[in-house]
Amino acid sequence: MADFDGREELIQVARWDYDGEGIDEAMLPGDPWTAITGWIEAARERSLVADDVPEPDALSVATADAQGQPHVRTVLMRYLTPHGPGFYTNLNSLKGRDLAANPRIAAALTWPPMFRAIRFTGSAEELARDVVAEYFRSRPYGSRIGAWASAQSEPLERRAVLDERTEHYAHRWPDRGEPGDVPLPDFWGGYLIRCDEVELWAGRHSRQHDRLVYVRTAPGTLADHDAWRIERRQP
Ligand SMILES: Cc1cc2nc3c(=O)[nH]c(=O)nc-3n(C[C@H](O)[C@H](O)[C@H](O)COP(=O)(O)O)c2cc1C
Repeated sequence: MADFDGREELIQVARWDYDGEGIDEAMLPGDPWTAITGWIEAARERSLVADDVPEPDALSVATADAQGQPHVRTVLMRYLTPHGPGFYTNLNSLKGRDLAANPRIAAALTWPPMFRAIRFTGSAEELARDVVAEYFRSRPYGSRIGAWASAQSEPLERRAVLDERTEHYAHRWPDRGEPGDVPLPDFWGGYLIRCDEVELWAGRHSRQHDRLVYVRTAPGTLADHDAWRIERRQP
């Protein structure tokens, strides 16, 4: 137990009642793919018309190192197929090193104004190099140079060192306005989350939320009806 007087430490917060629509089992598809893509589309659409979901693809990703120390950070979900959600990053980063030692991973998309969240639990697998290369070529020039300049997660003595490294690589590979003007670094790639569980969480009144979890029962993709059973969990 933490050694403090809880009464003094209580944070005074505005309390919202979550009055989302909830989830009706009868309406829930038998495969997680149809369910999650419906919610993700709804969040992306909302981001276009309202200012309360500015980054619908922000994905919180938890990894743990060989000693079990967890690390969590936010990335962008820039890969989504029936094989799973995924993201791109520096393979030598802290998350990359965690995943090399321990491929177990968890991730969540959270849209508080919609009273909705999706949780993914499973194992990470590196995305194929051709998939990574195609995505890398689609990135803006500055981001492609930035991938070279940053030894992500390593200590940085001063900001100026990063600026110098950026300048160095920009000089080496000038912006010719072509997707291939900056080569793909070997240390840059992506991860696919092969899911064992996919949870849809919907906030309801008085904290009586709906939680419907697709639990894997057999090999198959997220779109495979026969690979999943649905379990309701207590809020
Ligand atoms: C909204 C948002 C999106 C981000 N997207 C990415 C991303 O797609 N890939 C990435 O490597 N880092 C991304 N970052 C930075 C990460 O949160 C993190 O700082 C970085 O990946 C290093 O994490 P690590 O040291 O735990 O490996 C993003 C941060 C935010 C707040």
